[in-house]
Amino acid sequence: MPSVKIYDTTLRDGTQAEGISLSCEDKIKIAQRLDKMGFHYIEGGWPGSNPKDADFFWRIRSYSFKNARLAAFGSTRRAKLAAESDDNVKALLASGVRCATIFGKTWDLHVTKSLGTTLAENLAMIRDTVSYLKSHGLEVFFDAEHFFDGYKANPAYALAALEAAAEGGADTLVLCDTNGGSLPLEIKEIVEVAVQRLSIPIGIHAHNDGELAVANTIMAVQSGASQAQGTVNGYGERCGNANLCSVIPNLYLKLGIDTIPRENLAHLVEMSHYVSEVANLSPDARQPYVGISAFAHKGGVHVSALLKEPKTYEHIEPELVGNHRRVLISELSGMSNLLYKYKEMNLGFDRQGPEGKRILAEIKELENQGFQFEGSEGSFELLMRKAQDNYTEPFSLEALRLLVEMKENNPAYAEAIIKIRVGDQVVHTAAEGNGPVNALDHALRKALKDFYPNIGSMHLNDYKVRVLDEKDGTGASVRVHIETGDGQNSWGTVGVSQNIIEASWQALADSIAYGLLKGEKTNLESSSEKSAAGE
Ligand SMILES: CC(=O)SCCNC(=O)CCNC(=O)[C@H](O)C(C)(C)COP(=O)(O)OP(=O)(O)OC[C@H]1O[C@@H](n2cnc3c(N)ncnc32)[C@H](O)[C@@H]1OP(=O)(O)O
Ligand SMILES: CC(=O)C(=O)O
Repeated sequence: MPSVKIYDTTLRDGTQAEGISLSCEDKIKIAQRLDKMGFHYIEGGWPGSNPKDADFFWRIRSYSFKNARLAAFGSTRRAKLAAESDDNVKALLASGVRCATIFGKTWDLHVTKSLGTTLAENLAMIRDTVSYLKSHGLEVFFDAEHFFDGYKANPAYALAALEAAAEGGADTLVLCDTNGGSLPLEIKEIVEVAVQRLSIPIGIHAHNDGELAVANTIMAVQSGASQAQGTVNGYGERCGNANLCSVIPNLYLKLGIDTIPRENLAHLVEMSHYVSEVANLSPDARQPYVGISAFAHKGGVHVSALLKEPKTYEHIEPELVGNHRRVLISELSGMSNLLYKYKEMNLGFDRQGPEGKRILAEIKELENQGFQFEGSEGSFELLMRKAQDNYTEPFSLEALRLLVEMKENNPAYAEAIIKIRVGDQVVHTAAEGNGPVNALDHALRKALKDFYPNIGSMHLNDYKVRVLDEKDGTGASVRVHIETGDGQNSWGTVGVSQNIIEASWQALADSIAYGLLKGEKTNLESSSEKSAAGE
């Protein structure tokens, strides 16, 4: 099987992304995770740039890596300065790594404008810096900055820059689409020229400004590149870098090209989410392969075919990359979406019977009123369960009254008084809160806590209100979405009304009812597991 080395630059180019700043501790955690994943190279940062990156290389010495080689990043020496006198080059050696990646100019425009030096001096800067680092026994990669733009402007000079790095002894020449604007066929043509011209390995480093970084990386590999640089989740300067969470499965699953150990492919989702968590960013739901929506099916036509043969609407089996199939419920659902959900919940369903048609019609009507069941799985499951003969409501509302008081220089105050029925008992209770929904939540929990002691483990994670028809001003219908959690799971519920309190009550009551139902299911499952184990 042909193979490609994966070179990760999340800790360097990834941190050049707007909104990302990793602490030294974060960088160490990510480096360990990437090593576990089997990446070949991890670029830890630019030690000549800042104390944090220098500290990272110092602290990482006490960790050992199973798979990856750590690389330090830097530039070629400054013009008219010997490599050994250049602070940035000295910092590369001081970092203690065995692999250095230096970037150098290959576009004549950059030499004259950015560096303000001569074309000949730039070639000497490249050659000297590589050979100096090689003389210290390092593996040296040359990142040929702006190589594709440079080649388009002045092919002879761009190739001369590669040759200077080769003469210095570079181990791999990495062609960079620094401005990220090249097209796949340009990449193919130019990589092929470099591969033919130079007898040392070629790599690719593509930016995503034309949204083609992954395509360009794959094209470069198909044209002879043997090292693919990129970042986890595509983080990087401006629009980002080639996303390794797409590059790796594309190489493996579409082209049969070996990268990380095959068995680690199934950890791709977990790794992607881990890195976004450490970077304090929400995972991108729509990210190919690893996003939660990557295998989420909504249209009834799709789900119908999928149930017959998953290949009809999935380009790969989701489990190959550690993802899973999801079916969404909405006004675009058909009977097949319901069938899938009933199976998922272990509920019986007669496709030909009247119940499915009635529920489907109800969902479509409720969505027309503004409900959204996608993301509100709690409300949807309750709707399905209520249609079953054996469903018993855990509680029902008999009446509720709210008082809100606002006085100058005092925080707003709210009190909820509710009458709740549980079986044949009626509980009448009151509670305060800092707002009406908070007071309602407290009153409901107070009323239910003696019947359902587990209610204390449920907490509100998020509460969102969306106005559905702005033109009606303060009289518009609103949709309330509540996200509730119990420390292990979280679930969404929804309510819609022209009255924000009523919409909030619907979402809140569903969130508690669904939490109680979930708790009941977990208890049932664990007692059946215990009895199966003979306990
Ligand atoms: C394509 C890439 O993504 S490369 C990586 C880019 N990443 C970063 O820039 C993040 C880290 N950078 C830094 O911390 C700082 O920019 C430093 C420490 C490297 C340099 O800081 P300063 O000395 O204050 O210079 P400043 O940032 O203003 O300008 C960059 C200098 O590097 C020079 N330079 C740029 N590329 C190269 C190169 N390949 N070889 C040598 N010098 C270079 C520029 O000509 C400029 O020099 P000048 O100050 O004489 O004009
Ligand atoms: C080296 C690098 O990050 C680039 O050229 O984009």
